[in-house]
Amino acid sequence: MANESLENEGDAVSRNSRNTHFTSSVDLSTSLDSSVQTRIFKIIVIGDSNVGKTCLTFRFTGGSFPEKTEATIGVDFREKAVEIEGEKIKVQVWDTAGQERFRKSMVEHYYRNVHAVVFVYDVTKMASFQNLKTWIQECNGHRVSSTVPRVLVGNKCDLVNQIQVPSNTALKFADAHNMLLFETSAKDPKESQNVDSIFMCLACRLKAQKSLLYRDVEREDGRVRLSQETDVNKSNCPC
Ligand SMILES: Nc1nc2c(ncn2[C@@H]2O[C@H](COP(=O)(O)OP(=O)(O)OP(=O)(O)O)[C@@H](O)[C@H]2O)c(=O)[nH]1
Repeated sequence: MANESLENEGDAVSRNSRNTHFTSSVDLSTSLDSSVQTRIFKIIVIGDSNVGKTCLTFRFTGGSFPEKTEATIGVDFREKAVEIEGEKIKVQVWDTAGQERFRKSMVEHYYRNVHAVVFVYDVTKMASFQNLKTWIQECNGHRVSSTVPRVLVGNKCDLVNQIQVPSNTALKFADAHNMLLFETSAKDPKESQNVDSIFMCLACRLKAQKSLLYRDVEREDGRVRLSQETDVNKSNCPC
């Protein structure tokens, strides 16, 4: 895992998250091909334990809902190769632990050189929504620039009879924090495209930003070294 000091330039987000269409392909390989210049976007997923962070990242990277999950310890990485406007990009999703005891020593790593942040709450657990303030504080406390794109995800919408967090309450919160809101379900296969949209929307936004072209990938003493070149792309992303 390579972490280099790259700064993002983000801009304000707007609400237009649904009905977006992207082409993508699954690629779980984590190797880097030194002959190919590939941009890598690091996206972290944070929120209370049990809100469904692991399931959402599985749905996006593997296209399925895991039968059984266990509490994440530290961090899990998943990757998906996607194509946006003809450019191949690696979306690297960091699925972080929600339980304090499993995340303590890793927190610095989560936030280091992050390109975008996904905050998740469980629509059937008001406490997980109320705790978002704490997650945002933690994120801000780790010097994550306010220009780094952030989105809010209300998960478990399939549990329609148990919903505790009304959409308009979540929408107000998202607006107040300049985030897009996605309400979805990692479990419901019909929501699969909406889950993809969360990450693809961020990838589109990041593609439109500069300073993220990784090149000259070299392996030195078993470690991957990355350098950076400025690139300004215009994206047609509807977000
Ligand atoms: N009904 C329903 N259950 C879900 C959904 N997403 C996740 N779950 C369930 O919620 C539980 C927790 O899911 P995880 O993805 O492991 O939660 P997490 O946020 O990664 O938890 P930590 O690793 O402890 O931080 C599991 O039993 C999942 O099956 C969903 O969209 N709908």
